[in-house]
Amino acid sequence: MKIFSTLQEVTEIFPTPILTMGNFDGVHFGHQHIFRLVCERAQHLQGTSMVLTFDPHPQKILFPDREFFLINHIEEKIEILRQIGIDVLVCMKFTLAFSQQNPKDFVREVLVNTLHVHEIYVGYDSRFGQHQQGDPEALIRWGQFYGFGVTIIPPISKDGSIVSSTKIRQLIREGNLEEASRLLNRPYAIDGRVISGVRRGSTLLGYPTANIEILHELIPKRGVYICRVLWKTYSYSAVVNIGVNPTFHHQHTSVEAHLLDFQGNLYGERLKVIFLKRIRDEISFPDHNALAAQIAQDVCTAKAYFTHQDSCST
Ligand SMILES: Cc1cc2nc3c(=O)[nH]c(=O)nc-3n(C[C@H](O)[C@H](O)[C@H](O)COP(=O)(O)O)c2cc1C
Ligand SMILES: Nc1ncnc2c1ncn2[C@@H]1O[C@H](COP(=O)(O)OP(=O)(O)O)[C@@H](O)[C@H]1O
Repeated sequence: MKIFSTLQEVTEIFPTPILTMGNFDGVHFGHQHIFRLVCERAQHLQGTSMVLTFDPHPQKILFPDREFFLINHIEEKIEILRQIGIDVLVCMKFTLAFSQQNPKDFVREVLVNTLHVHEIYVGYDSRFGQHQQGDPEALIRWGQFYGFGVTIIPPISKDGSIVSSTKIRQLIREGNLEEASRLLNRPYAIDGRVISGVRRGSTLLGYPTANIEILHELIPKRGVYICRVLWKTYSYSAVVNIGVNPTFHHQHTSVEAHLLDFQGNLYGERLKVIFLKRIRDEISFPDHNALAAQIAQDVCTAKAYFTHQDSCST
C-alpha cells in the first residue's frame, strides 16, 4: 500500500482510481464492506483502490472541548487498511480552514485535479465541506459534471442493527466487548509497552501483572476481562484488570495483564491485548488475601472459557 500523508505528495497519476473517503474510525464491519466493494471494482477495471481519510479526526478540530475517544489511532487504521488490500491511502490533514472549504472546490481540486478519480463510493450519510453542504446528492451532480461515477452505499446492518463507530465506542466504554467485536468484525485490542508497577503482583499476591502503558484513547470500562495477549510470535490466555486497584487505594487507571502459563521478564516489551469477555467489576477487597483468592477464581473462569472455545472449534 502506498501512503501519502499530505495531498501535495500525490504527484503521480494512478490508473483508474476507485476511491472511498471518510474517517473510518474503527474500520468496522460497515467500512470493511465499502472497502471490499472498492477493491473488487478496482480489480475488475484493473484500476487502483484508493482511500482518502482525514487526520486528526474532524471532531477533534471542530469540537475540541467535547469528550471524544478514537477507536483506532492512525497507525492501527493504516495497518488494517494494508491488510484489507487497499492500493493507495491518502491522509489529509484536517484543519479548520479545510472544514470551511467550499465543497465544490474540494471536489474540483482534490478529487478531480489531484486524485483524478474514476469512481467514488461513499456512505449514505457522508458529508464534507463548509456547512456540510457536500452530501451524496451533490456528489452525484458534481460527478455528472466532471465525469466520475458515484455509488452511494446504504447503511450496513449486522444482526438487525446499523453498524456505526459511535455505537462501537459506546459498547467498549460500557464493557460490552463481545457486541463491539461483532460490529467491528474483529475483537477490540490495545497495544503498548510493559511498564513498572509497584511490584505487588508477584510479591504480595502471587499474580504478577504486566502493566501496559496506556496510549489508546478508548479504554474499556473498569473491570476484569478474559483476553488473549500477543507477544512477539506467542499468544497467551490472560486475565486483565482495568482500574484503579481500589484495594490499595491507587489514583491512576492501569491496564494490567496476568498471562496464564507464563514466567519471565516482560518489562519494556510490546504487548497486544485482545479483549474477549468482561467477567466482573473491579472491587475493593478487605485485604490482599481476599483479592488473591478472587484472582484465582478469575483464572479458573478464563480457563473454562478457553476450554469451551476449544471444544466448540474442534
Ligand atoms: C485478574 C485480576 C483481577 C483484579 N481484580 C482487582 C480487584 O477487583 N480489585 C483491586 O483492587 N485490584 C484488582 N486487581 C489488581 C491488583 O490490585 C494489582 O494487580 C496488584 O495491586 C498488583 O499491582 P502491581 O502490578 O502494580 O504490582 C486485579 C488484577 C488481576 C490480574
Ligand atoms: N505470568 C505473568 N504475567 C505477567 N507478567 C509476568 C508474568 N510472569 C512474570 N511476569 C513479569 O513480572 C512483571 C510484573 O510483576 P509485578 O510484581 O506485578 O510488577 P509490577 O508491579 O512492576 O507490574 C511483568 O511486567 C513481567 O515482566
